[in-house]
Amino acid sequence: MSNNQIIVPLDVADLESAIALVDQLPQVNFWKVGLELFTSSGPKILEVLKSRQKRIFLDLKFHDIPNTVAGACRGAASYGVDLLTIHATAGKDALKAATEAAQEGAAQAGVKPPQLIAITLLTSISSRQLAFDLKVPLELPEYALEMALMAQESGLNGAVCSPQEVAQLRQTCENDFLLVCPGVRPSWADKGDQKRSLTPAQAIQAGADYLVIGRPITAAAQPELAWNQIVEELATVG
Ligand SMILES: O=C(O)c1cc(=O)[nH]c(=O)n1[C@@H]1O[C@H](COP(=O)(O)O)[C@@H](O)[C@H]1O
Repeated sequence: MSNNQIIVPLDVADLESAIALVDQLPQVNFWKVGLELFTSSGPKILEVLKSRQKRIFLDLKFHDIPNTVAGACRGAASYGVDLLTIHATAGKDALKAATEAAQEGAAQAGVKPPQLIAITLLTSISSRQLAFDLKVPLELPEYALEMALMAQESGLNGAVCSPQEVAQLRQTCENDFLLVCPGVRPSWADKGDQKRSLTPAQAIQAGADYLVIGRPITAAAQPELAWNQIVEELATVG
């Protein structure tokens, strides 16, 4: 387990707050830029992170028709980011179009292509909500697995799943399929809106390649201390 497997989201409202967080936690090497920050501040933060040699997960969770997601992925890939997200529920045609467009966008910009990963089912959704609100007739683990398999068949590099499904996805999708787990909560942290969590050590043991851990670190009274506690917990995992 390496500290580089922990991705911390910059879920803040503006560029200044994002830079302050990056400055406060110099030990973090992999940052996530998501909808809140990108919508308010655009791509400037990506330049800031690159100038500090940080890795970047651009989590814009695209979900649209094939032509539109392709255009968005072409643009996003031109920034030279490491990871990029799309919802698996956009469907096979959109996933394939997105994969090709991400490669094209990166090639045109002369940067390394991002690893395109699919959201299987948001970690804020419970089994009950999947059945009763979203009207999906499959059991939740089976549904998440089906979404991951569709992403793999469509040529994506990996999937985002909750730690509770990662062991099954790892077993079925094998080792070269990247598995990224948000919804990770140390035993001492609040779950908040996350419904399917496990601890950092449990998630890594179950087969996650990367953990996305936000508020337990960023909303802690002492973020550096919270980071250190998580790193110590993970050091116990072989
Ligand atoms: O794609 C993601 O990163 C993501 C997918 C998902 O299913 N659930 C999920 O929580 N996330 C993101 O992971 C982060 C979790 O943050 P915390 O709940 O604060 O640890 C947020 O930035 C979410 O946008």
